[in-house]
Amino acid sequence: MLVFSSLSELRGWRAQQTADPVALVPTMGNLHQGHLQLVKRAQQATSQVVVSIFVNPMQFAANEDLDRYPRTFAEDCAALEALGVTAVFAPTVEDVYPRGLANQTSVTVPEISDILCGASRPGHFRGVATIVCKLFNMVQPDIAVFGQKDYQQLQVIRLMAADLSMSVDIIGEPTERAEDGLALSSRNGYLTTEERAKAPFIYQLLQQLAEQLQQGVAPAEVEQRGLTALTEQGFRPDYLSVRRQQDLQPVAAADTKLVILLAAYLGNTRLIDNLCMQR
Ligand SMILES: Nc1ncnc2c1ncn2[C@@H]1O[C@H](COP(=O)(O)OP(=O)(O)OP(=O)(O)O)[C@@H](O)[C@H]1O
Ligand SMILES: CC(C)(CO)[C@@H](O)C(=O)[O-]
Ligand code: BAL
Repeated sequence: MLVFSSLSELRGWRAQQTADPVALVPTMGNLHQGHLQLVKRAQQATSQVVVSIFVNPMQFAANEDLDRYPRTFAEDCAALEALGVTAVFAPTVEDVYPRGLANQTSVTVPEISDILCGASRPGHFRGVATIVCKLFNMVQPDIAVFGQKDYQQLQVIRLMAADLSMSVDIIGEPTERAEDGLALSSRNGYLTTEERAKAPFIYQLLQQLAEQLQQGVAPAEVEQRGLTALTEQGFRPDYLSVRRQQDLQPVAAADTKLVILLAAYLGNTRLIDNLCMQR
């Protein structure tokens, strides 16, 4: 497995890849089975798979967990090597943002970036869109794979790619879950034993709410019930919302493809999850 820690090394390799398509799986490291599932999906599409590992400071607000975000580079490389990944790209912050962040040119995907997670994490999706755009420019992938666990992020990236006429095929992979239903996430590692035991309630709730939507309960009522249930179970909900899958706008009567999205704190840890359903 090749390991590139600078852009020039990556570019030298990329220039030689003219035969097979190149797939990119962007990550922030601390890899779990969810990430590895994305890698396997990429490997189904092509033999040339690059995994990027970069904890992107531009998508973290000042009060967030940039400094304590788990960094496990050696273990990540071992897991990727075992899967037969072609290359890891792990640039430094200086390589990615040589002029610093204050005057960085950025990519904003309007409207969708300001709702749901974007409302409570101002600037987050500008940071995500900018780094993903930069990674696309650096790696020049034909295919890029992202997880549906970060559903809003996936839609932001799809819109960015379409709006800016990027020639990258964006693939969304279903959420990988622990046996008890909790969506795998690097931030699950922040949970205490007690919190970890409570966390699977999120997915149970999403399933119950999807059933209620199917039975004809109105989205606003479902949202209210969900928020109440989360609070009763000791979570601090940030939002719980029923939206249309395509653009995450509020549900109109004719919409059939819906997604229930939520973010909630358990202690100090902010967890997100979602469930797509058809009514
Ligand atoms: N459980 C999962 N199933 C499928 N894809 C996932 C899962 N968790 C993360 N991903 C995807 O992996 C990619 C990299 O995500 P990231 O490195 O932020 O991992 P994470 O576990 O989501 O971390 P965090 O706790 O910061 O949200 C993203 O496309 C994300 O959607
Ligand atoms: C897509 C991403 C790697 C961009 O930093 C990040 O937001 C993530 O890990 O989901
Ligand atoms: N998995 C999304 C990246 C973030 O929360 O910053």
